[in-house]
Amino acid sequence: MILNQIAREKTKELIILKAPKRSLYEALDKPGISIIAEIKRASPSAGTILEDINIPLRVNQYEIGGASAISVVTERHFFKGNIGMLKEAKKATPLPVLRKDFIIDKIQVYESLFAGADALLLIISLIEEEKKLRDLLNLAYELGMEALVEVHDEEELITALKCDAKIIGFNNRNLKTMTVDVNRCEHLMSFFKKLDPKSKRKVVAESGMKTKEDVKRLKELNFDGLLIGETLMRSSSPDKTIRSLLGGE
Ligand SMILES: O=P(O)(O)OC[C@@H](O)[C@@H](O)c1c[nH]c2ccccc12
Repeated sequence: MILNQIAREKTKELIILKAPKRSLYEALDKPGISIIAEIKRASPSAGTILEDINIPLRVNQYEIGGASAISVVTERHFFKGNIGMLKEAKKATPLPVLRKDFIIDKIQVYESLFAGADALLLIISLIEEEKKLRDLLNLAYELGMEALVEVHDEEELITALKCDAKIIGFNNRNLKTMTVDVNRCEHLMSFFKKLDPKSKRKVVAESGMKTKEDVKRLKELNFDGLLIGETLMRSSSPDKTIRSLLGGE
């Protein structure tokens, strides 16, 4: 009977929704550098990258290659994403799933939870007010999720530390100009080490990483994780690409 089938499907969805969250922090806590592999259809700087994606297959390839977590860009108008992509990714993997969008309101935090996100992105240059960042961060924690707090300059980094962000992303891309400066991460890391020398926080480098030399350099700077999108989306064998970025063949 169709109603029985519907009920079975619903039960599966609810199990995922109500299950304890998978920890991005823990995924970044293991020895060596962790890769957060991203699913991104398009971006304002790159245009369309890959429109037709088999999400379960790609997530699987990311996993086989050795990714520690999955990021899904769900923004609709500029990145051609949608929240359904996140649900699909979550069903296809045991890894933590990060929702990458432009979150400015509490309702989007609930929306992320309902889609199955384990963590969400909070961009300081977008949120601007410290109190608002705190509120969004606290709501995510209350609901059992984690947050990757994205900064791109010293001032934003200070705000992230004041709000006690546990996972901080240094974005090489300036979202106001869309330009990438791969030295930004390096620069912010040296500032961070002075501000918080015995840090338990996890630090992730974001954007513009292409080669294993890039990965090696960031590993030497003590980054816990790297968020890589375009390079993996343009690869027809992302599993091999991840493996080679991590230094294997
Ligand atoms: O595709 P790249 O250059 O590897 O970058 C990935 C990720 O850092 C980038 O997609 C990103 C960083 N911050 C964002 C905020 C919203 C959307 C996307 C992003």
